[in-house]
Amino acid sequence: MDGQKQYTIQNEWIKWIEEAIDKELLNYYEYNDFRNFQEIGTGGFGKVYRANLKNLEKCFALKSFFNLNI
Ligand SMILES: Nc1ncnc2c1ncn2[C@@H]1O[C@H](COP(=O)(O)OP(=O)(O)OP(=O)(O)O)[C@@H](O)[C@H]1O
Repeated sequence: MDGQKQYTIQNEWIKWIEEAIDKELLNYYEYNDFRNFQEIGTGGFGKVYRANLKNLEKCFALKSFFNLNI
C-alpha cells in the first residue's frame, strides 16, 4: 500500500473515532489518567493491559496495537 493511501485510511478511522466520541457512543479517557499497568495478554494485533482509572478501584482492560505498517 502506498503512503498516501495508508494516510487516507488512517485519517478515515481517526474521523470515525472522533465522531463516535462526539455522539457519546464511545467514552474518551486520557492515557495519563490510568495507573498500575499490568500486562495481562497478547492478541493478534497487540498487547492487553489491566489498569486503574485515576483513583478508582475499578479496573479496565486497555488494548494496544502493534504498529503494523499495512
Ligand atoms: N477484558 C479483558 N479482561 C481480561 N483479560 C483480557 C481482556 N481482554 C483481553 N484479555 C486478555 O488478553 C488476551 C488477548 O486479547 P485480545 O482481545 O487482544 O485477543 P485476540 O482475540 O487475539 O484479539 P485480536 O485478534 O483482535 O487482537 C486474551 O486472550 C486475554 O487473555
